Amino acid sequence: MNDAKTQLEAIRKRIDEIDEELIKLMAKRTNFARDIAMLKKSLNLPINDSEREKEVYEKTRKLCNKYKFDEEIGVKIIKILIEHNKDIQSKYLKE
Ligand SMILES: O=C(O)C(=O)C[C@]1(C(=O)O)C=C[C@@H](O)C=C1
Repeated sequence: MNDAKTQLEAIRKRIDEIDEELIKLMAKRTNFARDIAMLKKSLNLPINDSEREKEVYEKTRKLCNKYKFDEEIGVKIIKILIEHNKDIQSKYLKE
């Protein structure tokens, strides 16, 4: 019993470490939003770039297959990050 408990605790510790890496990477990805907003403004480009989003989703699906991760879940997560990125960009440009 104690061995199973020890193993569960070890897995949870590893999950905690991975969750921290995930948050760190999502923050890194999101931190580009303001720079992108400024560059798009100087290039007179709209915040929304559907062609680029299509590329991102296609790349996401390929990576999900490569790493045997549920494609639909992967796309949902990336969609949240993209929408968040656009929110930050539009709020920044309104400042
Ligand atoms: O690459 C861009 O143009 C971005 O603004 C980044 C990003 C993304 O989060 O991947 C967000 C919004 C765009 O519609 C396309 C992609």
